[in-house]
Amino acid sequence: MSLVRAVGVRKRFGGTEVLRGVDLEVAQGQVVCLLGPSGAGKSTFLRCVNHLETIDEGRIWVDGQPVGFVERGGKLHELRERDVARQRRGIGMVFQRFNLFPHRTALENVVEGPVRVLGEPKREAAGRARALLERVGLAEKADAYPHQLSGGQQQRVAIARALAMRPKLMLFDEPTSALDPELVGEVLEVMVDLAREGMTMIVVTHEIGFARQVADEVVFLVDGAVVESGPPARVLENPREQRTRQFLSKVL
Ligand SMILES: Nc1ncnc2c1ncn2[C@@H]1O[C@H](COP(=O)(O)OP(=O)(O)OP(=O)(O)O)[C@@H](O)[C@H]1O
Repeated sequence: MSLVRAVGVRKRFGGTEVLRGVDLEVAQGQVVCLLGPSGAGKSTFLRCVNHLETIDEGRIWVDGQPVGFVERGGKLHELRERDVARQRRGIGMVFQRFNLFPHRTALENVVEGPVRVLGEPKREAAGRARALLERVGLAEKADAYPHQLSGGQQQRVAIARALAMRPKLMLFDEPTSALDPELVGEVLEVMVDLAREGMTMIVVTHEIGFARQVADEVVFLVDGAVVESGPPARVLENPREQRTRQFLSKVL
């Protein structure tokens, strides 16, 4: 079953159309890597899936629910803010810049969502948060503040924080682009583990090696449209489209 299905997604900013009819499908447990040149619309697409942008045309469903809408009596009604928050809860997002709360420790960053949003008892949430920090290799850093952590460690806290909300879908928007090269591997390792555990993921990345190793499908977005998609072994080794070949020749 598809966990994410996008059909004919169009998005304009002012007079410029940055998504021009994007179709995309992600099955439960699959990893899809979204590749393409700067300005292609990759972040915008992720933001549309996660309610951070509204789309002008087309539709996105996550877990059978139309994003931003509720189906009642065979008709779609726009969601109220409260219900948007509920729909978003099932989606974890990790950004290029880790976006941690600067005055809270790693543990407090991870505990915050489950306590405040999910209403979990503090003690239970703290126990789970410690386990999640351990899972991303940061058990020793629970009491450190973001400024005391490296970029790679901060990003791993951000991943733990997203996982604490028990998401059924994880969106990654260039999670390693802001990191020093020697810290990229430790974040990718956590993402590889997540993929192996069966997490459904859409990953915007320029890490072709990650896409080759982990993706079930690679989708190339150029100028707001999908130009080519398929299994990494085929698309990365033997691209059919000239625009895909051009892009790959620059990043490989
Ligand atoms: N809030 C906004 N207002 C106006 N234009 C925007 C906005 N957000 C994005 N854009 C424009 O939409 C286009 C697509 O941007 P987007 O960030 O989605 O591309 P991208 O493929 O993720 O690029 P990159 O790899 O550089 O992050 C760009 O031309 C960008 O300038």
